[in-house]
Amino acid sequence: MTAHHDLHAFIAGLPKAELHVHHVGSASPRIVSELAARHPDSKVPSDPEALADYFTFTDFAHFIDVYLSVVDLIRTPEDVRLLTYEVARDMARQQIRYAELTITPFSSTRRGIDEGAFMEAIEDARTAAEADFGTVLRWCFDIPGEAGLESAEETVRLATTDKLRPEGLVSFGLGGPEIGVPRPQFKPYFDRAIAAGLHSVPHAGETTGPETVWDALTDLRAERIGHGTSSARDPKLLAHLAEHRIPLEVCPTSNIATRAVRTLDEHPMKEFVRAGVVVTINSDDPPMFGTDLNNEYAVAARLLDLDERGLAELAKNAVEASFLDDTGKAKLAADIDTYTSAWLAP
Ligand SMILES: Nc1ncnc2c1ncn2[C@@H]1O[C@H](CCC(=O)c2cccc(C(=O)O)c2)[C@@H](O)[C@H]1O
Ligand SMILES: [Zn+2]
Repeated sequence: MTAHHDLHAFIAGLPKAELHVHHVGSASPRIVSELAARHPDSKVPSDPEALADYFTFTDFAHFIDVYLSVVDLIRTPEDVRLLTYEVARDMARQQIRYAELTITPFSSTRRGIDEGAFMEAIEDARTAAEADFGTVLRWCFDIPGEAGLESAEETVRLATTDKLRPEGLVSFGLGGPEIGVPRPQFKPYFDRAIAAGLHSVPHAGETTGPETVWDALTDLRAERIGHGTSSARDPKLLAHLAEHRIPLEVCPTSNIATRAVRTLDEHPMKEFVRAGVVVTINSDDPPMFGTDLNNEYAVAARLLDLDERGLAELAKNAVEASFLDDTGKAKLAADIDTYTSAWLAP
């Protein structure tokens, strides 16, 4: 057996936390087929081979188009429940013990799903998934920025209205295209979400420059940055992220698939680590990008030249950067250490 093969096996069994992964973007071919069979008028192919083709993107805008066609497959609270529960099953198979799943409730409520039934569906799936698979789910509700301030108002309302706000909700985000969608306009909505006790985790610097990351820090009071890829072009920003221990949610394969970065070898994660920035590894929209979290850790191992201990440290970065409580963090970090020591024992 080669050392390379060993590292893959190590990753597969390593207990992990995932901080940046989208709800709809996690629908595997298996789940998409099931939803497409329920709604045969959809333009999304249900055959897994045709799906691989369908999930090949010319640029970020094309990716968003395809993404929204999968959003169109989710039409009833039962679709929402199925998607969420089955995503947790796929996570558990990869030893993902904890995940903060980014959900865009606006996309579902504007398509006519009842808001209360939507919340009930995700919460029902969350508790069932924890009981059946042992994977703990938490939610990040994100504003689809390109859909305008109406979507921001709706998202913050759903996130902060007592009767609606789901128990698993921990954070508030902002996604979609960044070009032509300046971050500062979302400040009042983030202020309200933060005042209601939610953590701020916007996407920034995925498809625009480092100034967007500064905006996310200054105006949206970001505690972690989704992607933050272009931070590499601004040494002052890297120093700021390192000093204030603002983690980056790095999603390497996503950046290639959406053509935000040209090749994996040009991915700046090494610069982030060198600058002392806390790096976490994530999968973003795994089946759409032909990846999963285990593969993202394998990519990171190659680009950062990590062995088992290095990978365990990376996994613990995600635990530390998560919104788990201290007891949950300590338990998951200890599980990572126990697993790693047992693996490396002679
Ligand atoms: N890599 C990514 N980088 C950024 N975002 C990503 C990524 N992957 C997935 N997303 C998700 O895509 C959504 C975008 C949805 C959107 O733009 C839109 C625009 C107009 C109308 C509607 C609608 O629903 O009617 C939706 C984001 O909110 C985010 O959750
Ligand atoms: Zn994302």
